[in-house]
Amino acid sequence: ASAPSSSTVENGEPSSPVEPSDGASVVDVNPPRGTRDFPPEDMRLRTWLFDQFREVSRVMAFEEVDFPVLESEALFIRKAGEEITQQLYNFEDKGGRRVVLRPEITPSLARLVIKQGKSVSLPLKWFTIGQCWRYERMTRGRRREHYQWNMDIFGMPKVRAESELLQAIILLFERLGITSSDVGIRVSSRKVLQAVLNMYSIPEHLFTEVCVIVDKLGKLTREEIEKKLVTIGLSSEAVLGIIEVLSLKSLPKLEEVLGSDVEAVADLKKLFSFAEQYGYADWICFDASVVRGLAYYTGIVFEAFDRDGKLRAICGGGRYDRLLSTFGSEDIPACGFGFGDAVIVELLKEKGLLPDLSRQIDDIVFPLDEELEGPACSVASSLRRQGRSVDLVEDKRLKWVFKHAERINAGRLILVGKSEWERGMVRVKILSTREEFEVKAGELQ
Ligand SMILES: OCc1cccc(Br)n1
Repeated sequence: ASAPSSSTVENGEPSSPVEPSDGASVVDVNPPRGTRDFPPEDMRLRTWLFDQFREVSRVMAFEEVDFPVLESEALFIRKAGEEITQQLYNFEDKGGRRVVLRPEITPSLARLVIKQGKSVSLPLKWFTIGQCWRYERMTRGRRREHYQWNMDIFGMPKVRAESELLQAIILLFERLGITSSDVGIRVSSRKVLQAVLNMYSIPEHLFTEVCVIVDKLGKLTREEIEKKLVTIGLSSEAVLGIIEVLSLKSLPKLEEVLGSDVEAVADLKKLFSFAEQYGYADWICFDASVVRGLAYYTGIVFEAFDRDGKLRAICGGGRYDRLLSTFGSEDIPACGFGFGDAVIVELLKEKGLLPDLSRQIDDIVFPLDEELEGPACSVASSLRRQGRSVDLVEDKRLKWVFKHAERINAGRLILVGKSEWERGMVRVKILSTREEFEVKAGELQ
């Protein structure tokens, strides 16, 4: 049975196995629920997108790193009630080890930085593109895997790393033809929330939980958020104070409420002044409601959004200065973002910015009859060794070959015929101009 391209049928109901006449059963041809195949056309788009990620990483002078998709579960056990840790794709392997398909990449980056120890010189600028997993109850019919481009900087003080990472995100959008009229980046700092909690003398140990709850603003109703905050012990006065400050979208207003000597205000003012120098100020805006949902962020946080408000966050990240000590190591200040492969493609479709990525082949080599298959192989081999992409076609009618050439956008058709070959020649047809001529087989380029 030929399955539809499952990357478009994202969560198709797995078809029941077909029962052929001889009684053997055919496997379900769909990939596991919540996962995607990448047939050639989808793979060309993914490769193109990842090439843009890599090109931005190159101009930002980042080094590529990679990790196993399989990680120890211990790396992701956090008590803050984050969605990402409640949906771990976790299991016990045959050695009785508790492992996961990683839900994010930052903890692996931190693990490698710790493992490399003193052998790495700071600052470190690392990037990777990797698949991440979550075990989502399929009731919501969402994907269980996606690919994420991660850019992280270790050992660079605030807000320099943040402003570098924002430039990377904006360079990526510009490469894709997306403008600051299409997309904005909301920027805030968790230190805003910390200052508010201090104003209400809320104990430090509640900070992370409050962040995870408040990150659900927009997904849960205001009442649900307030109820959750009261449940963990905040007074209704504190809850109102938090909601009020988090609705601020003006830095001067924030300064009025928190005062100028608060670290959050100083950090944000510095970041916005750097943004002017980088030339991307029109892309970013202060929005105190941005807290992001990961427990380990400690400072500036940011997320890119489509200004039409139709899509989920395109990417997001922030500063995490105390992640390494949660793994028992000395802390190194760090900052990073994750950029998924799904929402950005939805945005490109919305904006009519999907590139034309049809297949491109340089040459088709075709023997005009069976006894010339050998010479056709040598012609194809010589062209391939010169770096040309060659589709060696045999056992087809010429009419099919011309149709095939059109389908794969071949540049030339090289016909190996008996009479020409006896004179050491082959016939070349330029498919765009229909021009046709003979060339010495040994001089074909
Ligand atoms: O960003 C949340 C997330 C993590 C793993 C897999 C998928 Br799909 N989504």
